[in-house]
Amino acid sequence: MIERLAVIGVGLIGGSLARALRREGAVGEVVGCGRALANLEQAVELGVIDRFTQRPEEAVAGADMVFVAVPLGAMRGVFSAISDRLDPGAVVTDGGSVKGSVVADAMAAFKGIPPSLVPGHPIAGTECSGVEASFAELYENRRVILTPLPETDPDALARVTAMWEICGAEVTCMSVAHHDEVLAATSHLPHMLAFGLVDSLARMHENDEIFRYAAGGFRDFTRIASSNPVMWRDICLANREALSAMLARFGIEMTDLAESIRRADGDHLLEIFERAKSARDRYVDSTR
Ligand SMILES: NC(=O)C1=CN([C@@H]2O[C@H](COP(=O)(O)OP(=O)(O)OC[C@H]3O[C@@H](n4cnc5c(N)ncnc54)[C@H](O)[C@@H]3O)[C@@H](O)[C@H]2O)C=CC1
Ligand SMILES: O=C(O)C(=O)Cc1ccc(O)cc1
Repeated sequence: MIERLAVIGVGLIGGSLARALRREGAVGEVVGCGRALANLEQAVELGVIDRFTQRPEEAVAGADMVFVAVPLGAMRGVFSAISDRLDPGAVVTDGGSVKGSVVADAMAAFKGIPPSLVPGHPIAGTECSGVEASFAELYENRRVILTPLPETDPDALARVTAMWEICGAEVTCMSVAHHDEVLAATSHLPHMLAFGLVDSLARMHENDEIFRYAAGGFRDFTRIASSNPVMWRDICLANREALSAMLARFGIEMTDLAESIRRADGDHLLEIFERAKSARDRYVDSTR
């Protein structure tokens, strides 16, 4: 049971956590914090938070759990604001999509890694932003990755694990570096492909006429290109090493595919498509 939860960044991710914990009766009071007044007022109206402040240092007063769910570029500023204002028993965790940058931001702001810090990442989301887009079921049967550090207090880790399990999530722990490599492949690369494809088609055909002839496959493939541009700029900058390596590797694969098409190598194309189809079918089966 959390007595007072401070949610810094009451958007899709922070709002959904607050909603899920409230639904389960697992939290006493929820204090929201953000920059956009209208979003915070809406969060109170929707019953996602009890009250709000626009100052992170005020939001964490008396909180036993602090969840930071702002874009990655805003993490360091938030950590700096709260660094000497946390209650002695408070646990701090986050939902940022890249963990190396969050840990570096925390190191800089807290001047070392505080034992109460449990970096985390729910592998769940949508292309929509803001509290309006949040919903209590977001984390049900989804994974949450935690990347505890040698300094992390086991009790803080246990409290964050329990919090996510109450929301219906399955918690896995891994290293910061492994997290950032894996997510570069499974999340950041696909977002780059969707953004890149839509932008390139839109620029090729300026009046958007081409999109009229798009089928379901185009819509499925490009849903994530509607995601928040600021959030994705921050993810790219925060994970640029792993993502650059992934993009370079993927570029080679695309060149190979293009070459096979150019030289009409049907056997090689079939080999690629059959391997891809069976990998995706296995993946979909494993998520049923
Ligand atoms: N959208 C998604 O599907 C997922 C996002 N994430 C991560 O979760 C974090 C939050 O993302 P969303 O909830 O989607 O974004 P969002 O845009 O819905 O919410 C972010 C909130 O943070 C507030 N904010 C921005 N700068 C701030 C600052 N300096 N101080 C206080 N509040 C500030 C904004 O006003 C906004 O309400 C990001 O770090 C993102 O990488 C993680 C998993 C999935
Ligand atoms: O909209 C989708 O399908 C996503 O993939 C959402 C998402 C975005 C960022 C993350 O770090 C995790 C999940």
